[in-house]
Amino acid sequence: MTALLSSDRLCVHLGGQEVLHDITLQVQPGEIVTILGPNGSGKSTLLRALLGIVPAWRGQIRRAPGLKIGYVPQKLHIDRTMPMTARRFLSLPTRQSRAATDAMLARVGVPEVAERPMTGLSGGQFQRVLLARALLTEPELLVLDEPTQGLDQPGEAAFYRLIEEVRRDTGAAILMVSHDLHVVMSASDRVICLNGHICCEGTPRVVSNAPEYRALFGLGTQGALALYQHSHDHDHTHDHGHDHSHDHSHDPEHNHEHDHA
Ligand SMILES: Nc1ncnc2c1ncn2[C@@H]1O[C@H](COP(=O)(O)OP(=O)(O)OP(=O)(O)O)[C@@H](O)[C@H]1O
Repeated sequence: MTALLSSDRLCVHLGGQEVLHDITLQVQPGEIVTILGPNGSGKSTLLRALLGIVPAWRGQIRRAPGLKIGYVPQKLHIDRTMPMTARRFLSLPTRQSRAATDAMLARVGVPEVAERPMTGLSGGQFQRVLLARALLTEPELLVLDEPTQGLDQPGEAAFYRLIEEVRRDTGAAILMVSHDLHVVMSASDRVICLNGHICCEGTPRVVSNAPEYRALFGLGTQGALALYQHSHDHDHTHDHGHDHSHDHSHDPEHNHEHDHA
């Protein structure tokens, strides 16, 4: 399978420091990949480098030709002096029809906010509107930087369920960043544990048992992870069709163990 997005030995320097070292990864069509790591481990920088916002110091990044990416950044500043409704926000920068914005707000579960000012939305509503805006571009790859920031745990769980629905309905791959250890595991096919370099990667089960991961996050997380661990005894649809066969050619459980923690 051809990767939508990949990096090969990517290094990034910021402010004279090496922030990312030798990052080699791939995102395959229809995959949900989560980058997990402590504060300052380079998660946002990695997304920004993969998107071409931050330059690579060394190494290569490849995107599939014509790849459509929907990006939800970690922070989005809304000018409080310029009230803007959710509908208007969804029409920036590309104008959208009323029908399209209504349908998308309903799709992400907040049909009631169309005429409300963005500055008056709750954290969960705001995140869903950001997701709606990214989805309006019909991305093949959705890139989310800490999409559940500020949400309570039920809100987080609901958001990740929505992400799984988006993948199921559109076939989009999802690359997201989190420093949460809990709910995010349940929604991911693959987790990449980052601390300036890739410490370990694999299915949530593999990563949560990896010594590199445990060294970063401590042993006490295991109970919480077990609670939320996603059952992978079923198949996901990884393409736009309805064939539920799961291509495990990229399954890191079989071929992606890293040993340079
Ligand atoms: N523009 C910049 N100039 C210099 N250093 C930077 C710049 N942006 C980020 N850094 C540094 O790069 C490192 C990684 O930052 P990054 O924001 O990617 O981490 P993160 O894992 O996303 O953190 P968090 O979980 O806190 O959001 C940090 O040490 C940060 O201080």
